[in-house]
Amino acid sequence: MQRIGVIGAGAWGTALAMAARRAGRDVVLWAREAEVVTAINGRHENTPFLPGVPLDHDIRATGDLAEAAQADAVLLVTPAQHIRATTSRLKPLLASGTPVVLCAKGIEIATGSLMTEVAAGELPDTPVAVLSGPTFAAEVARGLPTAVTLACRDAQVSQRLAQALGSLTFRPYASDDLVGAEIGGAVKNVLAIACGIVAGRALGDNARAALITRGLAEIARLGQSLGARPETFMGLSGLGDLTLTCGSLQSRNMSLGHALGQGQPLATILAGRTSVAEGVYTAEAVVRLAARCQVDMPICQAVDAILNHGADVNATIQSLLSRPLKPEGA
Ligand SMILES: NC(=O)c1ccc[n+]([C@@H]2O[C@H](COP(=O)([O-])OP(=O)(O)OC[C@H]3O[C@@H](n4cnc5c(N)ncnc54)[C@H](O)[C@@H]3O)[C@@H](O)[C@H]2O)c1
Ligand SMILES: O=P(O)(O)OC[C@H](O)CO
Repeated sequence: MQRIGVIGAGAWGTALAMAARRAGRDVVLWAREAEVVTAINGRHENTPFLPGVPLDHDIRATGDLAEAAQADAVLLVTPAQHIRATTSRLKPLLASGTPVVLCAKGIEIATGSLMTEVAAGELPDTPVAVLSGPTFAAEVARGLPTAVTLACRDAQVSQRLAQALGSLTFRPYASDDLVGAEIGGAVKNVLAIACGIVAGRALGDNARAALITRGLAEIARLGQSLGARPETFMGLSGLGDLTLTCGSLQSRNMSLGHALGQGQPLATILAGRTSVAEGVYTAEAVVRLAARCQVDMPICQAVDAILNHGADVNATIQSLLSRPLKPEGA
């Protein structure tokens, strides 16, 4: 797998392009915006989405999806709510058997589909993998040590992808639990908003640690109801990503929650941002999925109530604190 096509030149697609270059691959990066193509090819920086990070001069940005699709493997890195449209455009351009790595972290609101379900619908004969884990894009782009879960049903494809992307500072750990990897990556964004709210209300690190712990139980309950393995949630795409995202205002989701906790209206927060906070869209999808799976996810339900139903932050926190106590594992 020498040629890697990266579809989506936001912070994460740009960072993965850098990781693939460090692994010695030839990289073509598709950007939706002409100004991103110009900035990357001309100034070797993705100024709109990853400013201040010098990029490898051999990364070729393009606005031509067909050019990026002519690869030995494709990394799909557009935001979750746009994955279906992007895969639909990609379908006629992909050579048969080209593996597609799903790198978005979210659940499709319109259908409640996981990213692998969207890919199965749009690219039925394509081998897919899920890449997820504790990965702030700026740190990956700068070559700081990072480890990820690379989940794929086909062990050979998984090994080839790990060899294609792995380097001293980017370590893909193989898994075959795609659902577990996806649920961890998607739900942690909702929980990060909750942790941001707790931090914004200055409720303390004890409260945030309790929220992370009870949130991990929610992730595991939902994931196992969908067939995921419990041990996946103790791995990089579960505990690893949850603790990263719930512990740093580098997280767009945590920083959005922090602003909510400080009393800023959601519309005001979103208006001031160009980057995506996937938890804003995933919260509703998680609550719907949990209802279908008959899984109790009070923290995610609380975030959805605040984001989408006008619930008061203080009243919601009080309501969570008033819930009956359960045994530790429940
Ligand atoms: N940024 C990170 O640190 C990071 C790390 C791991 C995973 N991810 C995930 O990667 C995915 C992409 O996020 P990001 O951080 O790279 O994005 P970003 O916030 O850096 O940029 C937003 C991206 O959304 C794209 N976009 C906006 N409207 C669109 C539309 N209508 N159709 C198609 N694309 C559209 C833009 O072109 C841009 O590429 C998300 O699911 C995110 O959770 C992000
Ligand atoms: O900035 P966030 O909250 O989207 O988090 C980025 C990555 O998903 C962290 O693993």
